[in-house]
Amino acid sequence: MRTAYRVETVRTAERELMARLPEGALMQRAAAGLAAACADLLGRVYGSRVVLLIGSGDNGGDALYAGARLAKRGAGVTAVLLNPDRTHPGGLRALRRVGGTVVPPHRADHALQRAHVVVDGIVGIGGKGGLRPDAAPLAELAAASGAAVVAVDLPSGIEADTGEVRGAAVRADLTVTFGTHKPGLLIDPAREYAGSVRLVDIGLTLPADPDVEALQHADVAALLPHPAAESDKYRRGVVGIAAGSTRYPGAAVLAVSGALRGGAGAVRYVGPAGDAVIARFPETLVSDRGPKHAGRVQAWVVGPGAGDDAEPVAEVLAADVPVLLDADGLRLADRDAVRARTAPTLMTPHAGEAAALLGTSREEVEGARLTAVRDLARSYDATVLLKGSTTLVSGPDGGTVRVNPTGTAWLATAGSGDVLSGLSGSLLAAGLSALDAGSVAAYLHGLAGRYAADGAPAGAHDVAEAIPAAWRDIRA
Ligand SMILES: NC(=O)C1=CN([C@@H]2O[C@H](COP(=O)(O)OP(=O)(O)OC[C@H]3O[C@@H](n4cnc5c(N)ncnc54)[C@H](O)[C@@H]3O)[C@@H](O)[C@H]2O)[C@@H](O)CC1
Ligand SMILES: [K+]
Repeated sequence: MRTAYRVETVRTAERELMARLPEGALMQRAAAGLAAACADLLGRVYGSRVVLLIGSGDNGGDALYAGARLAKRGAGVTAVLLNPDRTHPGGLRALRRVGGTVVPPHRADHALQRAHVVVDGIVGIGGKGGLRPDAAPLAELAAASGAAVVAVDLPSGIEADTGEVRGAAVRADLTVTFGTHKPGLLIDPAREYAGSVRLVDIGLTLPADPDVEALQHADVAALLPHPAAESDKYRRGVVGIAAGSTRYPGAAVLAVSGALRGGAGAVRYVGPAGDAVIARFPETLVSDRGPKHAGRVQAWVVGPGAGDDAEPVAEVLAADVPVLLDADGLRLADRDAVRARTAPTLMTPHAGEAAALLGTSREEVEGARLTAVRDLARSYDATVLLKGSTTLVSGPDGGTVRVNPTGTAWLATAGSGDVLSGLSGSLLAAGLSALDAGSVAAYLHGLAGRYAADGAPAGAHDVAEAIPAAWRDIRA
């Protein structure tokens, strides 16, 4: 599991640790890790040129001490001081002692153009809002320089706790972060500014529940349903799919295609697209009567391509089994009916659908994904999976939010969400909690999307067909 903690928690853990260590020890650990990462990037330190962008806090201190370590190994190191009077004094002394030079911001351009590596120590977890006007031009010069940009702790200008980017920010190729990931390093749009992320252990003791976590292969492997010897289809779970319409029969087919690969023992389809479903997947149990009249079902998926009929949505919400609401199902679901449910509800909107439910704009949701997913989960007292560049899954209780690490831009293709809804519903029927079902489905779906695309465009049905390969790889 990859975990991330918000700034307040990091600060508390740092204070506790600092009280037990000699002064400055923590910063030396950070600087040593940072210098090692820069050295790896440079390949050969001796004779290389490094430029440090230095703000007025400890983030700048880390960069200065790391710069001193590189200078000791023969790098030419130049520090650009944004605020010479408020620069970390110990760090500056250390750099000067080993021959590092210092320039003001208006003379940074020349040094930056010749740099191999630029180290962004403008601001770390002490920052708020985008870069200030004096710092923003340095970020632009760093980007234009062609040098590799290494961010200290996080790219300056991003919001560490939320992943929002509210103004100018540094774009890094590598971020060297200390003690723990910060939520912003895992969530778009900020994640894109971080480049690849290297975590340096500085010995922090952190609480058991992170703010954000990302499942890894081993976590998903442990959660995947596994049929026991005595399993029959009911024990493995029957998933009901109420989706598709005469206008959109394909949505039903795709939702069923996802459900068949999600571990449920059987897939029951109800709705007007039964012929299309049976033609493609003869193993489906099909009925054209409403969900109320369907046989035994352990979880329902309602909504993909379903049109304007609110009746199946209301029927499904009245059932005492887990329910997944997607697409039209989200629009047609009565919020009070969702809130009144005792069995789990999983909602799977994309940003546009989430915006409509929250009464805000798509841009606002995309810019503040963590806030949006938490708000929606709280408002519906349900688990919410917010699809998109970084898919997030939040329970209703404000606990740890899962971020999916396997997403790919190739998944932004018509019908891909229908496959995800069927897959998630199947995992719900197999007995996973809403949080696990959503995050395991997103993980498998993302991996399947990568396999299906393999560098070229792929359709949603290709993604569904690649799910078994993703499943096998995770299990391997
Ligand atoms: N506290 C600790 O024990 C450790 C802290 N470390 C480093 O210290 C950092 C935190 O240091 P600080 O608390 O001094 O804070 P920062 O260095 O992150 O930032 C504070 C300074 O940045 C300025 N600033 C704030 N917002 C800004 C903006 N939008 N644009 C430009 N400047 C802005 C402020 O005026 C302030 O002087 C961490 O990110 C990490 O790099 C590491 O050395 C590890 C140990
Ligand atoms: K930084």
